[in-house]
Amino acid sequence: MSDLKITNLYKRYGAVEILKDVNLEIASGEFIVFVGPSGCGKSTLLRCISGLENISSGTLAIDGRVVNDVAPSKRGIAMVFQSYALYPHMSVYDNMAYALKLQNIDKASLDRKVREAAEKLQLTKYLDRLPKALSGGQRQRVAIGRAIVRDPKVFLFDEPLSNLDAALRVQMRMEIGQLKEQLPNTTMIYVTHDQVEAMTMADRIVVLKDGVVQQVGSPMELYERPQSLFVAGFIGSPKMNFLTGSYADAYKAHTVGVRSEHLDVVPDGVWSGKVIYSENLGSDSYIYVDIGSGEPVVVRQTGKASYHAGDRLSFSPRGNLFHRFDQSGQPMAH
Ligand SMILES: Nc1ncnc2c1ncn2[C@@H]1O[C@H](COP(=O)(O)OP(=O)(O)OP(=O)(O)O)[C@@H](O)[C@H]1O
Repeated sequence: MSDLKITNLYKRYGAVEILKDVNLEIASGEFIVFVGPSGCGKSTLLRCISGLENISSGTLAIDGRVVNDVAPSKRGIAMVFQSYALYPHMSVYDNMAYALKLQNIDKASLDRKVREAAEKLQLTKYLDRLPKALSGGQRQRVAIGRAIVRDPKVFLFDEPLSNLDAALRVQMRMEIGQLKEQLPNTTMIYVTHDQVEAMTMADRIVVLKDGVVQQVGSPMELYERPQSLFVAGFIGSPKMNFLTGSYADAYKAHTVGVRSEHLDVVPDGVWSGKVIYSENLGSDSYIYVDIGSGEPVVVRQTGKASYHAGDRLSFSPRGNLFHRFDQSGQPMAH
């Protein structure tokens, strides 16, 4: 059981500020996801937590103890990287046992720990293989196994799935979800730029932009109550539609945001335009409508698209399922 407290954390490289006044409390056993666009500082924040990077100012406390000057290996943290970083000449078993061997742990306990972890990760039948004889997903599981055997208090993942193909990503997402259930006391921090991973795995999401925390909340809080235009546009796929100028007049807002799934095609809708493109995804479809406001508005339809390029369409937000933002991108009350 381990909680983390980050207070007024700054990270600078020379004169460049990468992380700016980060404040965050992470409870024991929580699964936290850091998301944000490329270069926003997610990995840097994770590396500061791990100790691989030093903190320029501010503090990081684990279980109430400030660990700024504690070596990475003494923080009770294990990290899993995007590149699996396995030892190529060692078997799966030896890869997983390596850190324990360095700890002079007795042979029977070492064997038990490795086998337990292998069982959890469905790797038992591969224990004698070399990494090169494994699939990408299996290698990633070994990398996770290597971290599990050390009984870390905090588990850090840096984009662990980004080298895997789409199907495997979905499977590994589920497996990491199961791992979280199996290790309810282990605090997990996971970095991704994939907001689907963030939405599906996190207890709470931390959204970063330019080294500044934008919002922290449960996936549904961020989805339903984004505190800025940036978070509204970042969370959710496809991206939230934003309408400004005369298109937002009916709502007395600078910008109106509506998700594609909250737009209903109706005879006399608030907005109307010409369909420029429709995409069939099987379970639903996305209709791209040019209403003359710049970017096309995306309307989701359940099932197969029944509107096609050239059709005229008018639509409105469903009930109060829209967001109003003022000129500075801050949300306005309904
Ligand atoms: N050693 C370094 N020296 C100088 N700048 C660095 C260093 N490491 C990272 N940066 C810069 O810090 C910023 C944040 O990098 P970081 O890797 O944390 O971003 P990220 O959010 O994880 O991005 P991505 O999703 O692309 O991995 C980037 O602008 C990067 O160029």
